[in-house]
Amino acid sequence: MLKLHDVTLGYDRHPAVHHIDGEIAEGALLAVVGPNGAGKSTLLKGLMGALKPLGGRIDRGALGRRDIAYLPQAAELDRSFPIEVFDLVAMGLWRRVGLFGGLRRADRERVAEALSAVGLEGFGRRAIGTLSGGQLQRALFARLLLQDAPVILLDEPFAAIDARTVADLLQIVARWHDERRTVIAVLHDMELVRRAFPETLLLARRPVAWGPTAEALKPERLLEARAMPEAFDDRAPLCGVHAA
Ligand SMILES: Nc1ncnc2c1ncn2[C@@H]1O[C@H](COP(=O)(O)OP(=O)(O)OP(=O)(O)O)[C@@H](O)[C@H]1O
Repeated sequence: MLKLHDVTLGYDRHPAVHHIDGEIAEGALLAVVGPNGAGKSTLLKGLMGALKPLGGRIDRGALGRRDIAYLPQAAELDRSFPIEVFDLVAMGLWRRVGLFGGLRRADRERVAEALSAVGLEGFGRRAIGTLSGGQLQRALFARLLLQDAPVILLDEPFAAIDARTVADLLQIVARWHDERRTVIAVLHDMELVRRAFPETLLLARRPVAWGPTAEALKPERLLEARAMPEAFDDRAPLCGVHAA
């Protein structure tokens, strides 16, 4: 469903991650793991179309931009923005309602149901800036529920979230998987990946392993990934294969 043909992604023409070749099948539940700076977030941005490949090609088949829902890293969100939880979650409906369309009663009910599904009943009128980190993450999952997208990209969805919230949100991920949605999540907790994600892509500026999780996370593979050079060198030469 999502096909990557020798994809290179980066910034200012410098590759951050390259030579990604492979397919993500419809209904896949894929973890993307690797050291800091490995290119995991960059890959998600490429998949959703926010970053154009420097080289290679991403084939999204019949998927349009609106078919791909995206949960950014918590740090990328402006929590000082004066918006209430209800309205944040209702934004998940924009695919159908349109940005300036009014919400009908049925829409309001759907927002309330989504809030209830993530355990946030009664939080609708709270400003997002007053939520705890875990509560905000629940609200963002409620928004994803309403987006109803066939492909869902999650960038570190469980970072700094307590065990109970992780368990609740993982249930939602499992439900999406049962519904044959494609879920791709950047994660750092290897235990959680082994437990809940059948497939893993181990990245270290390039794919080190991609396949069944037990295979991809073998100790020798993890060691290989750890050996990745840490610094992103702005003066590094352009990738040999794709330098134009
Ligand atoms: N907007 C940007 N402009 C320039 N370089 C960037 C930009 N965003 C990321 N990079 C660089 O690209 C490389 C890959 O970054 P990316 O955020 O994809 O890594 P990551 O694997 O998600 O890391 P982490 O686990 O720390 O979140 C890093 O060296 C980073 O400094």
